[in-house]
Amino acid sequence: MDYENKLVLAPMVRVGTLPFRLLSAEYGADITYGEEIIDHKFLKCERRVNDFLGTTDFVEKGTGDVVFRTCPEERNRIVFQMGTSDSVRALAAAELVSKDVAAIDINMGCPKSFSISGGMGAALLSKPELVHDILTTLRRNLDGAVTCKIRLLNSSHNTVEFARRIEMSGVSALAVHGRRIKDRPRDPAMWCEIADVVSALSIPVIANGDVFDYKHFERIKSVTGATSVMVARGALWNASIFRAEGKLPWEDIKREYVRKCILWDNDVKSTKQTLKEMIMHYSCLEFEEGKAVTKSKTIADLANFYGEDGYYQLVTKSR
Ligand SMILES: Cc1cc2nc3c(=O)[nH]c(=O)nc-3n(C[C@H](O)[C@H](O)[C@H](O)COP(=O)(O)O)c2cc1C
Repeated sequence: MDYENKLVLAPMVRVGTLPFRLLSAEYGADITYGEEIIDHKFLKCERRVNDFLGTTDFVEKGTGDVVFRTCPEERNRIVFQMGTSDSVRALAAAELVSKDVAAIDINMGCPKSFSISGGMGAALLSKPELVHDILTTLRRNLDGAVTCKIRLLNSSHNTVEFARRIEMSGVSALAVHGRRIKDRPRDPAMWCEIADVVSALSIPVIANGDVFDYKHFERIKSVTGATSVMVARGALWNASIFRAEGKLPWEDIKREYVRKCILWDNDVKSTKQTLKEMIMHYSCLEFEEGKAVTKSKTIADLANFYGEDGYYQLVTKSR
């Protein structure tokens, strides 16, 4: 996979499922990350070809839940992001999916307590030997690209040292979220500390943090020197951020998202969560739309609320 000069959809739990990834790609995202999936959970899944939808599904044995769904259209740009704290488990999980995706990424930035307490996410920032073990194990045993996504460490010097060690493990690219573990999303991303990493490494660096408009892509590239840019909230709030011609109205994007969720039979919990995140940004969950989304139990309920009954009937009858 080529990581030079790319616009990248960031990994986002509950948001980054197939419909949102396809939507972002339609508007211009070159690389689209899936939501983080924990290795333990993925190892309970089996790969199934879904002929009705034309997708490849990874289904949890026992519950029947679709944990990861992809399709051939996104094969060359989809990055499967994993949460792990162990190289053997990481490899076993990656081997299940590696033929269906363009790259495997390890999350080393999640500051949530469930990640840290499991030794995953940002806990890996203080375990360079383990990080080296995980990344070299994946690199040696997989054909596709292996990457990781980090946060800033407690000083720029330490981030650069850590990033250098990651580079030595042979990864294809490194995404750097310009915040420290203790920072909140409202704290400004420190682009200048991403710049320090870019100047110390030879592999492509993907700069991440506080890109909310198309013109910010060029701005963060010129401040950091990074070749590629990753965007999370800016895309969640309006996936057409990737359009060079400018954003489309949010209401239109939301409707298109709902239609794609119908088409790809997206999990209702993820669909609701993504819609709620959008609504919270533009409005309030206490208003009519927020309440209707909250009380929806199925994709059919959401289709009904958004006036997409006809489309829902058309799609489901043809399956
Ligand atoms: C709803 C949401 C879910 C996220 N889930 C993940 C995730 O699964 N894996 C990950 O590495 N980062 C995750 N992040 C962090 C983003 O990928 C990104 O690093 C962070 O939001 C900073 O980018 P931004 O300023 O463009 O939002 C998530 C962020 C948001 C807003």
